[in-house]
Amino acid sequence: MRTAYRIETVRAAEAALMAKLPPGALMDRAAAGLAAACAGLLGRGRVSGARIVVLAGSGDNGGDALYAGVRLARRGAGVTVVRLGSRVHEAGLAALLRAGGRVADDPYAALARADLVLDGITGIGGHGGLRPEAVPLVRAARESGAVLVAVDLPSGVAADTGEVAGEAVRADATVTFGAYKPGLLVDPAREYAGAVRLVGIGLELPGEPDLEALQHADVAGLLPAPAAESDKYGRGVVGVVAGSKRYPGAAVLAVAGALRGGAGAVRYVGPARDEVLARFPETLVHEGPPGEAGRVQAWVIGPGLGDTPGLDEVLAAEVPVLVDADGLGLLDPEAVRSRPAPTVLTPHAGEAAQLLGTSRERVEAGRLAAVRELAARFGATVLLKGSTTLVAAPPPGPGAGGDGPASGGAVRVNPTGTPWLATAGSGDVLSGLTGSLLAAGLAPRDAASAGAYLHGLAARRAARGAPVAALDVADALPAAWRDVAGTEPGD
Ligand SMILES: NC(=O)C1=CN([C@@H]2O[C@H](COP(=O)(O)OP(=O)(O)OC[C@H]3O[C@@H](n4cnc5c(N)ncnc54)[C@H](OP(=O)(O)O)[C@@H]3O)[C@@H](O)[C@H]2O)[C@@H](O)CC1
Ligand SMILES: Nc1ncnc2c1ncn2[C@@H]1O[C@H](COP(=O)(O)OP(=O)(O)O)[C@@H](O)[C@H]1O
Ligand SMILES: [K+]
Repeated sequence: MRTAYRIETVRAAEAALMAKLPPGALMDRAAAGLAAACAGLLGRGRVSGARIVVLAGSGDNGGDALYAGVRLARRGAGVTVVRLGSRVHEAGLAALLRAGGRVADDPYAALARADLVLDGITGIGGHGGLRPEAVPLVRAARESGAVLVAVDLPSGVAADTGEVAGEAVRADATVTFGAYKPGLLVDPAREYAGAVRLVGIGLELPGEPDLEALQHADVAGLLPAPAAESDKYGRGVVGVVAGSKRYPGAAVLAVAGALRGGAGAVRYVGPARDEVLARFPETLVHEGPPGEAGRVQAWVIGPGLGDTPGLDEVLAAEVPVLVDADGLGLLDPEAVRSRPAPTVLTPHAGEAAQLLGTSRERVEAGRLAAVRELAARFGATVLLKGSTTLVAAPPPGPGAGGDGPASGGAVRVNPTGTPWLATAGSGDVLSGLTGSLLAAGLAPRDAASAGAYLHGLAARRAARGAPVAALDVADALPAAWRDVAGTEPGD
């Protein structure tokens, strides 16, 4: 599990640790890790003679960069400092000058020649985007061809939210200290961070992070596996209400996802029965209303549905329900909040914007805030699709909607996504897959995050650097599952 903590928590852990250590010890640890990472980026034997520019802001972020500069200068690098801001970390600057570094006479000339630039303008103490005086320098650093390394965070991005207001550093790599910050894992800020490396400095952090990203082992622990005595009903039946005369394909894709999600059977309800059976003869089909379809352990409703009725009936069921796509447009928050069983909503940014009464751009710019707000408003687990898919559980409240601890628990960010997934119908596969995991008995937050994880991995496997269609993603799900679960085709 990769975890991220917001500034307030990092600062509290830092204060507790600093009280036990001699002054400067933490900055020293940070600078040592940063210098080692820079040496690695420069390449073996390339530190001596390397031209390094330190962009030093007025706080401790600049201090870290200056002390890393000291270590690199001692190894023979030529280190030049460009001061930004009203102050500079005086002790760090003095140490660098003693180690042979110097202050740039012509910052632009220094940047043009640089092999590596350290962005020590702001870290967790920064507010808003880059200040105007920093913008041309950061652009010159970007255009110089030097490796641009952000110290703790790319300056100009918001650590807690991943928002980017105005200009920010676009780094090749970020070396962050003590803990990942949410902004390093959530877009748009994540895009600015490049490859992120965590340097441990000994912080003791609370058990519950603000954000977490599952990894293979975590997902492997969640996936259902049939026992020797399992039967299809024991493994769970997922009901899929999807498709319409106009969009029969959405039903086929949702069923394709559901068949690969671990439930023992998939029941399809809707007008695309022929299309579904033609492709997946193993599907149980039903043409009447969902309430008469027979027992299911979870429902998926929405993909390609148009205004086909059925939502009220499905929401009244005492089993988990996943609502996607067209189903979301018809949702009443109170009807969801008062459900007797959990609900999972899977909007993309446009649908989330409609549900929140805001614009798509605002949702994209503030994804963490949007997913938390939706989970609280609907008392539902919300999977916000997009370039860094997020899953938030609802805060505890009346009804059975919540499965997370107080405040809904950590938001999960999916690390496996790929832009190749931005193809029509791939969301339908995800909703079927996640619904199937719900039917197999996973808790809503686990079903949604394991679903997103497998879906992203399947897309990567299917794409391997070339365009994919949604059915390719569904077809690659078993291979993704094997990857994660560590099982072999013969198992
Ligand atoms: N936490 C930890 O465990 C450890 C933390 N460590 C390090 O400390 C860093 C935090 O240091 P910090 O608190 O001094 O804040 P920091 O990010 O340097 O910014 C401060 C100053 O920047 C300015 N400023 C603000 N906005 C700005 C803008 N948009 N554009 C330009 N300037 C702007 C503003 O000053 P002003 O110019 O307004 O006077 C503000 O006071 C942290 O990220 C990590 O690197 C490690 O050493 C070890 C362990
Ligand atoms: N830029 C991106 N990077 C990674 N994943 C993306 C990106 N854009 C879209 N996706 C993923 O692609 C899928 C698209 O789903 P959706 O928008 O519902 O499409 P559709 O309705 O056509 O099925 C989602 O899983 C989403 O997370
Ligand atoms: K920085």
